[in-house]
Amino acid sequence: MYLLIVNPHAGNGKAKQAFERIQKMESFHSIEQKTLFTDAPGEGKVIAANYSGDRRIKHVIVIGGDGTMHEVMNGWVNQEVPVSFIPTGSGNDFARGTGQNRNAEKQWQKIISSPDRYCYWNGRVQLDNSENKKFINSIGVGIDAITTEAANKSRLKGWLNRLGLGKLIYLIALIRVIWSFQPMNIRLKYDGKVRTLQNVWLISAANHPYCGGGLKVVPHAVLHQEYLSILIVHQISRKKILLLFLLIIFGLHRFLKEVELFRTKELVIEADSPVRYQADGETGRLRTCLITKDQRAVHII
Ligand SMILES: Nc1ncnc2c1ncn2[C@@H]1O[C@H](COP(=O)(O)OP(=O)(O)OP(=O)(O)O)[C@@H](O)[C@H]1O
Repeated sequence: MYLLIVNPHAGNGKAKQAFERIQKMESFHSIEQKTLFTDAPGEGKVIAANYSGDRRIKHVIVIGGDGTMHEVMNGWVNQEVPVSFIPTGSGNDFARGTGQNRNAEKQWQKIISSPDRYCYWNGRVQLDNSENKKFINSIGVGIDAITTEAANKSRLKGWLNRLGLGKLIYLIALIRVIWSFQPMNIRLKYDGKVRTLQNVWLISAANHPYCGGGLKVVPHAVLHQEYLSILIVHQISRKKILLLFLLIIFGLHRFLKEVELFRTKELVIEADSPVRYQADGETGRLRTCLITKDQRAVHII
């Protein structure tokens, strides 16, 4: 049996519309399925956790945005069962990063008819409160987390989403927070090295290059079982950070001397005081964390 988890709210209603179109397809009626709708933030994880032990389920299909996929990946524990995705959110970075079809009907058809399965290795972060989370796209510490938090709280977000200008909210939020952001002092441990960095604006660890709705923020990132791709921005002036975000649009930020790119199997971040992070857009605070790849692959189509 297929378990369909649909976030009707994702993509400002796009997910709901896509599900309604899929429901009208002949192939929808040819399979055994159970469809559940998330009715609040966090529900995707709860549903996935509740159904993980159900042996009748042979395949999970998520219809929603990256936030919904993030929640389901964090709730679903049965690694034998594929977790497929019909990207109908506003950003759809996971679909870009994994090369999935962004046409809902085509993606549906592929999922239910193709025998192919691909392995995907999520990232994993262990926080200082011993909470353990998976991330499908990336985790960021610093200015991107503060921007995400400000964008999520903004009342403008709903308005802009309704006008189809949802991505603008991140630019507006960035311009708002950039003047008050306090760069961080961070200790990094990786590959047997310990580095103390001052004036750090951003540390991002990614499974693939895309973030923020199609921007190649971590341009050197590759899908890999063991390696995370890391981007660090430090020792940069407040004015130049605006230039950096402009250059990200064209993929040219990698040439700034304040941008460091490397790959590693695990990264420890230690901050002097609690700092904000975002994992696939879900925000929180941490003082220390260990970031790795999840060694158990998830099968996707
Ligand atoms: N019924 C609901 N009402 C309101 N929010 C919901 C509901 N169901 C889930 N959510 C929340 O909606 C949020 C946004 O969903 P999601 O990230 O999937 O879509 P999106 O933001 O449009 O897409 P993307 O992340 O790709 O930009 C998630 O954080 C999820 O917790």
